[in-house]
Amino acid sequence: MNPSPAIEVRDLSKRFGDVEAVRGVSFTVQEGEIFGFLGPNGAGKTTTIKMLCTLLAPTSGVLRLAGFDVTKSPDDVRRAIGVIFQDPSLDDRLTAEENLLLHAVVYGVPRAERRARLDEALAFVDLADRKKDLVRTFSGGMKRRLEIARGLVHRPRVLFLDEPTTGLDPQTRKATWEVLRGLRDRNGMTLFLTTHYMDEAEHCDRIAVIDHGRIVAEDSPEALKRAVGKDVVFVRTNEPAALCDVLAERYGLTPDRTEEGLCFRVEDGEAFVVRLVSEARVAVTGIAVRRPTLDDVFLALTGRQIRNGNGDAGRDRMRAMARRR
Ligand SMILES: Nc1ncnc2c1ncn2[C@@H]1O[C@H](COP(=O)(O)OP(=O)(O)OP(=O)(O)O)[C@@H](O)[C@H]1O
Repeated sequence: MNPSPAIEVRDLSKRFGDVEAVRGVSFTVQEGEIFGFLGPNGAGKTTTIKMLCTLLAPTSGVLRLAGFDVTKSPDDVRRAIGVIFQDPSLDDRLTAEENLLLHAVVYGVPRAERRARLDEALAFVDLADRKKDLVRTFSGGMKRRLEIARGLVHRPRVLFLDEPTTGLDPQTRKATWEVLRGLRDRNGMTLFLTTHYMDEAEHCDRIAVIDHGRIVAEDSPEALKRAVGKDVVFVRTNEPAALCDVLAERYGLTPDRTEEGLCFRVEDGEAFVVRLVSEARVAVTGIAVRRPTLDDVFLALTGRQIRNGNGDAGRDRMRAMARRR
């Protein structure tokens, strides 16, 4: 039994001159959790991760990783963590096996164990049969899997992943997630990751949202969505001005005009639209109701869409949903 949490952060702050990048952040990640760290650009995610990984000294606060104090025992912390950053750092003039071997040597994996560790890590990401191939012959997805394998060679207890699936096609993203879930389910590894894909954030056991250097929410995806509460309703009509008046006067709602029609949020959207259609003397040509998504949670908490690209993806999903309905 190891009673210490995988990550413990208390009142963590980081200042760069006048910029307060991280302002009194606290959270705990338990062993074996997949923890998502989300926030808009410039929110303080990278700064926090760098402090957790011993790459940046905190201005103040307490940071414990696998039971070790990050500032007092950085070497123990480095041995306990694996880090997979966004920028590819494989040497593509070497083979898959050579890349991993280099890492094993740097991390002091005993010589007698190296071969077995390499084979285990490569098998885990399904690259065992490519171990003798040069990395430059690998696809983007294979390189990403190899980076994950490399992060596993020294058997870290906590793996940090900065946007592990950015730039990968949907199929490869799915395969990468299967590998990540396998690490948690089979090895009990703790994963701490950032992502800009809200559908992927759904895979996390818990999520912390950081904005302007502060944690603004921390809970499971389900609980966060419940907290946003209201359903999102889209109503199409050929008389939008008249319907706007009805919604405002009768129900106290201020709808937004969107490409999908008038949009507003209400509790129990389905019951509401039944009432609306029977009560409003305005012809309604289409209706869509959807439960809050993590995109809505993010928007409600930070006032921003997580990233423009993702906002478009969210809108596309909504359009598809509206079309289906
Ligand atoms: N070395 C530095 N010197 C000065 N300011 C910095 C430095 N590093 C980060 N900052 C500032 O700290 C704030 C937080 O930056 P950080 O990189 O942690 O955000 P982020 O949430 O990771 O953003 P992104 O999603 O864009 O990567 C920003 O205002 C950034 O400009």
